[in-house]
Amino acid sequence: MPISKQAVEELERRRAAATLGGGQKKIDARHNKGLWSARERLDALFTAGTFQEFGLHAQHESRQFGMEGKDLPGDAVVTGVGFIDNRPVAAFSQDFTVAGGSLGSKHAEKLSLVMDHAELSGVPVVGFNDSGGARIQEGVIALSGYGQVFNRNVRLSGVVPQIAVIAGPCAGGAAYSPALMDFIIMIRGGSEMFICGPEVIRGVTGQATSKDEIGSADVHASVSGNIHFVADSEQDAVDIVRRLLSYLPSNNMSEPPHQIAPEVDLTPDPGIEDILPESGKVPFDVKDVINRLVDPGTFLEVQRDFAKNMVVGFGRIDGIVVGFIANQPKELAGCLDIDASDKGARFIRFCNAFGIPIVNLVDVPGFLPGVRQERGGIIRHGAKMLFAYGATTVPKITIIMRKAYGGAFLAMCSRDMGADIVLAWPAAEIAVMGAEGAVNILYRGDLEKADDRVARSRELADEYRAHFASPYISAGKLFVHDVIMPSETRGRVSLALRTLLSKRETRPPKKHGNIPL
Ligand SMILES: CC(C)(COP(=O)(O)OP(=O)(O)OC[C@H]1O[C@@H](n2cnc3c(N)ncnc32)[C@H](O)[C@@H]1OP(=O)(O)O)[C@@H](O)C(=O)NCCC(=O)NCCSC(=O)CC(=O)O
Repeated sequence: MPISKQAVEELERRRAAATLGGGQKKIDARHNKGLWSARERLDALFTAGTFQEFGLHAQHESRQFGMEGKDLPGDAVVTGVGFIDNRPVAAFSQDFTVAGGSLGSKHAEKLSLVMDHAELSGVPVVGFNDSGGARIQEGVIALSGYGQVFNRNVRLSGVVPQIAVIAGPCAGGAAYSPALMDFIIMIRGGSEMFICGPEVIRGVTGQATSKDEIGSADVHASVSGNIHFVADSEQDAVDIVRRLLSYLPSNNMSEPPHQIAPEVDLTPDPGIEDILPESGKVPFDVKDVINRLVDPGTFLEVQRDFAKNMVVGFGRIDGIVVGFIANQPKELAGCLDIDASDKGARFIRFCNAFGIPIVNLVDVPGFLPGVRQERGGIIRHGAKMLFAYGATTVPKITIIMRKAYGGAFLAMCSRDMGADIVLAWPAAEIAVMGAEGAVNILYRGDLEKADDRVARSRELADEYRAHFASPYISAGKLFVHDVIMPSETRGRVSLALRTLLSKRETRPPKKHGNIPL
């Protein structure tokens, strides 16, 4: 039976009305502020025509506080599944033009529905957050909605990648859904995220502050470490999501999207040696090293502005997706501190959850000394790095570039902590501590008696380096698989990755370990 003209018109009318959300006027007002609508965000994210919407006609059931008869199209959120680069991805986009994107019971149900779909079909979730929080008129029902969403965020963690974009207000309890996801991208200028706003802070503590001071993209990127990327615009945020997804498998049972080059390119790259200063004490930028190891332009740094002494990010080597964990000699001499340990450990665990091999670049003089570090719990935080590596079963390749001292070296994945292959450069110093520190302890008496203390100290330090810190000592004891020229590194890592992609490692069954938090 043909569909009646009336039925067709009704469908078209309902679709058109629901698709406009809070109406053209409100959308225009957003455009005037440089903000996109919820649907424009999804249009930019997905390949045109591939987005299947779930719940376009959803309506709230609230009957109190004047809500009876109020039309809230889609209950303030657009949800569904579409394709990005030929891969399915589930998404939601909160619609600020409808009741400020606030979360009511149907809104939460829509989020739950799309997340359940993502879990069952093993596809990543991307969520645009732009909301005034729990819908005040729905009270505890809205609160329960958050509970349903948080619970699913946790359930999906380690099963499918979850990416949050903060594209507007995201305050109070609402901030905890993104916080439970894997990566957070915040749009500079157009977004804010905090638990208690300035008014509440002033009321409770008397402290005067501003939204910018506690909740801007830049503060979260560089001070709190809550987020992973800052986007300069709506388009930039979408581009970051798409780029990030290009390194990630759809779920924990799929391989990462490697595009393995058929031939290993073993051509040496002498340019990498030019990066290294002659003196081991002069800093260099480890990102210059990473950029020479990866296929050109493929390094995507994560948390660039937080704990800069640790560099983490994704890249491709001969098309193979890898995660880099690198000490940064030009920040705090590459020491591990509380923030760097938190940042590194979380990234290691993400890579492990999704089968992404890890390349560690080591130049670490130790844990950062200091009262703030000790009282702040560097023991607990540094232990996260050890725990993360020790529990990780993906392929791990460690390159010792220069210093690899003491416990900090173990926390950067020594052979004993689970590295499958350890390669050292000729200038590597692998030791229980630095040479100068060691001779001060071992030869205190000798140095006190010396006519030229500085010269004697240097002589003893050179001797210590040659006898205890040389990479050949560690290579002789099999702590290092091979000593290689820096120029050979890319080819050797590519070879190592190819031999390790089939790695399978099982552990004794347990509910889960107890990582120090
Ligand atoms: C998000 C805002 C900063 C945005 O300010 P703007 O000036 O841009 O916009 P606005 O105030 O005109 O809001 C746009 C429309 O959204 C509605 N609106 C906003 N937030 C709402 C909410 N939480 N529940 C119901 N409606 C809400 C407004 O009434 C308005 O409706 P109309 O268009 O009809 O006039 C502000 O709206 C705000 O402070 N909202 C309340 C935030 C909040 O306290 N949330 C906590 C809820 S409790 C919670 O979430 C639990 C927890 O924190 O743990």
